[in-house]
Amino acid sequence: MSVPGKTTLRLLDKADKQIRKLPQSVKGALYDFQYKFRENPTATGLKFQQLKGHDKLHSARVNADYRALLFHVGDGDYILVGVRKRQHVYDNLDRFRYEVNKVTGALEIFGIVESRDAAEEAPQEGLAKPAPAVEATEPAEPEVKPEPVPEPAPAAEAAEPPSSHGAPLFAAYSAEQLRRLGVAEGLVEEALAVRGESALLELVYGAPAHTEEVLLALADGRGFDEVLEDITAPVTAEGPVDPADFTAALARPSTRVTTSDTGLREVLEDDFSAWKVFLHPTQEKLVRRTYRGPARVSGGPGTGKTIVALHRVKNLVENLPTGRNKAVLLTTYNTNLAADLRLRLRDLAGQTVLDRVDIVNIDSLSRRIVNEGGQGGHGRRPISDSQVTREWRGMLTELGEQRWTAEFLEDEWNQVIVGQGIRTRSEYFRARRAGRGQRISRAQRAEIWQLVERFTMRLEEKGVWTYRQIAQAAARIEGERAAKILENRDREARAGGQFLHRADESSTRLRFRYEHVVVDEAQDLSSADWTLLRATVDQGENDIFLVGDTHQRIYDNRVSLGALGINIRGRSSRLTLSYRTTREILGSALGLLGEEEWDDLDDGTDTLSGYRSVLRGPRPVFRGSRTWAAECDAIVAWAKDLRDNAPHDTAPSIAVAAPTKEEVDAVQYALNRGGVRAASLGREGPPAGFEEAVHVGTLHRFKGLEYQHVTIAAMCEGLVPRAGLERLRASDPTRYAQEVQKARSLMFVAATRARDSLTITWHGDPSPLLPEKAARAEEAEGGAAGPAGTTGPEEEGFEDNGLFKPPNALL
Ligand SMILES: Nc1ncnc2c1ncn2[C@@H]1O[C@H](COP(=O)(O)OP(=O)(O)OP(=O)(O)O)[C@@H](O)[C@H]1O
Repeated sequence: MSVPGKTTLRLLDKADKQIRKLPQSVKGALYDFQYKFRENPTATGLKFQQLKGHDKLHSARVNADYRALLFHVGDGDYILVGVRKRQHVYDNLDRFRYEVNKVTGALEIFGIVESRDAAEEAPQEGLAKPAPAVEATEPAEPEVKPEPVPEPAPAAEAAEPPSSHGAPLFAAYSAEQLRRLGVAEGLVEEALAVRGESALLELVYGAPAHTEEVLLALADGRGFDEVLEDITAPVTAEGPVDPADFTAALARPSTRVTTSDTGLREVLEDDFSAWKVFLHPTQEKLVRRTYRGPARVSGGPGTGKTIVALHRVKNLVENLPTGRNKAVLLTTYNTNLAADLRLRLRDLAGQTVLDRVDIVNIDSLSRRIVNEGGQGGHGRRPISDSQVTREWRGMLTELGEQRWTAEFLEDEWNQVIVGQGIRTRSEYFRARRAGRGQRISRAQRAEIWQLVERFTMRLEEKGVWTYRQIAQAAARIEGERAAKILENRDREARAGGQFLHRADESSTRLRFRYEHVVVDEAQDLSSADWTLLRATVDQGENDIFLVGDTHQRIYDNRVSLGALGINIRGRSSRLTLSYRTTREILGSALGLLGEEEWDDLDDGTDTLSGYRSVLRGPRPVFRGSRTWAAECDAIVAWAKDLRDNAPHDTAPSIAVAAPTKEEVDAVQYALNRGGVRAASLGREGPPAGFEEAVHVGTLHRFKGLEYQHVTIAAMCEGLVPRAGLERLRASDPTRYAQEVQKARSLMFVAATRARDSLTITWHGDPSPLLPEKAARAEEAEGGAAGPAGTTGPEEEGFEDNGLFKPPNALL
């Protein structure tokens, strides 16, 4: 790990929050300090010294008032574990511990981060005491360990919160069980004695991250076996653990320190850089692993799938042979998400890495390939999905065709015919229709084929084509190219010599377009898209890496990757720790998914089991109003309140999601009229200049975004799901079920955009997709869901009181 003669300085993850809160001037001094320290830790100005009574702990001078606390791992390796005021360097060091965790093998340093309350009181910028003008006036370094500050006397009985009474929280567990789960040895006894929520939160605040995850999961009611499997097993050390070998421990991904020596600098430069420098061990493994073929990472919202994809791209590029071509494709569904990926990758890896990556959304890639191949549809213009539906309806009306609905035919065409690249009637007769519900006979297939042919001719005559047709054309072009490459390779193997590669007309050597393909939001790509991607990269090591979550599928693309030549069997992993939402929001959002079953992109099922968060916040609010006008008023009041009460004049990020454009326009109008600056979210995000306004958009628009506060409005019966779907219930139950599932996914996506607070509102009767308990409890609170004319405060809501938390939650 350490290079002889070189000093490395990493940052302990738990010290990160404290450092971000330091006054700007101290951060500046720390910035200079880390350079100087790496250069020469013993330079006199740094006053580097071992703390009395602590073999591994040292202090060094950051500026006149502040000292860095440094843990010496061994050789030239150091970890910055805290920054303290000079006179407080020794405070509470009796709680300081370090150990190599016997289960995870991680080097864990804890008890050094000040308590939550102390951290909250950290000096704010501008309040810091000015540094003394003359260095020489600085008092001497603390030479001797001061007397330990006596523990504060326990608060009087009456002042204790009621939750701290009763049995210890983890009374049901033995010390041995906590150890097996990987709770830090030095905290096992303390954990077993802990009573009440605030004491637990205090304990986990400064605890190693793994101990925090385990204890909060147990407190959430997850069983021992579940925690062992979901939280501990993925980070368990692969080989034997030597508790005395700190250097080996530092090299393990389970040790939560900045992944690179420059991570500390990034934290100081950018307050939002945690995702760049602290990967969770399970994320880290996925970034570095070598796969023998296509691999898939799933996981609930906010678990860092995109972050893993970005780090993986960086890692793949860093392992490429030198060159100038764009050897890695990073693709996703939307244009705005592709633009966001570009910004983040540049931020993470810099321009040199970016230069080797083609970042483009999947539709643009198809169009590019089709244009390159000279098959640009002969000037045909792409049309949107809603235009396609209108075209189907128009054609069926003109034909007086009533045997099939426009929706069914459009879906059959998209999913089965275009999706599988079917080009002839006989191919269609043999086509696989898994998951399509309604069975159809051979005679019916013949009817459908005829209608589809008519429809494609109609589009051609109008000079338009759909994005799926473009994807299909691109997949064909790329497929032919791949076949040629393989054929050449085969001939070369038989005949020997490389010249055969040059057998095509252009005499340029034919290659696969990319070395590696990385896909974000994989759940929304169509079969044609996957066929195209398969053909852009050779089969082999690290060829395709995809991340996605089928619970968030909001377009109608259902695929079976195996059938499309992308075999992910045995190479699937799941992320389960949310970095975005609080556990309260997460619990309610899961309640929105109902009891549905979700696929895994490959004929199997996926679950969100183990999905969790260690972040906490207010419980989501569910609120009914009697009228739409009253609901809009309540939304305006909510937004004003958040804006007026934002700390330190910051503009909180606020968003309102609603089912259709009509409600979006109404909410935006109400906000603007109420004096709240609001803008609607377009395909490319908010309009320029409105980044800090309240963003209002249809549920679809929220994919991939993130806000502090979110309201999901108009969650009413008849709107969610659309009343028009009712007729499918009897005529096409499979499709009906798929549409309901999509409506749930849309709500789920919107709910999980919220970082800090979530509100769900409706007027009249609530959507039947809202958990029944929410609506019932709201009625009991005197809200508006009762019979018309009921008196009661319209804007009043209720807090879900943990309705959707696991039934055995201890807190
Ligand atoms: N290791 C990490 N350390 C700190 N923050 C992280 C980490 N991983 C992810 N995050 C943060 O969590 C948030 C969600 O990450 P990301 O967008 O990658 O999740 P996702 O799984 O792709 O979410 P979604 O499925 O909702 O699109 C982001 O703000 C990201 O910066």
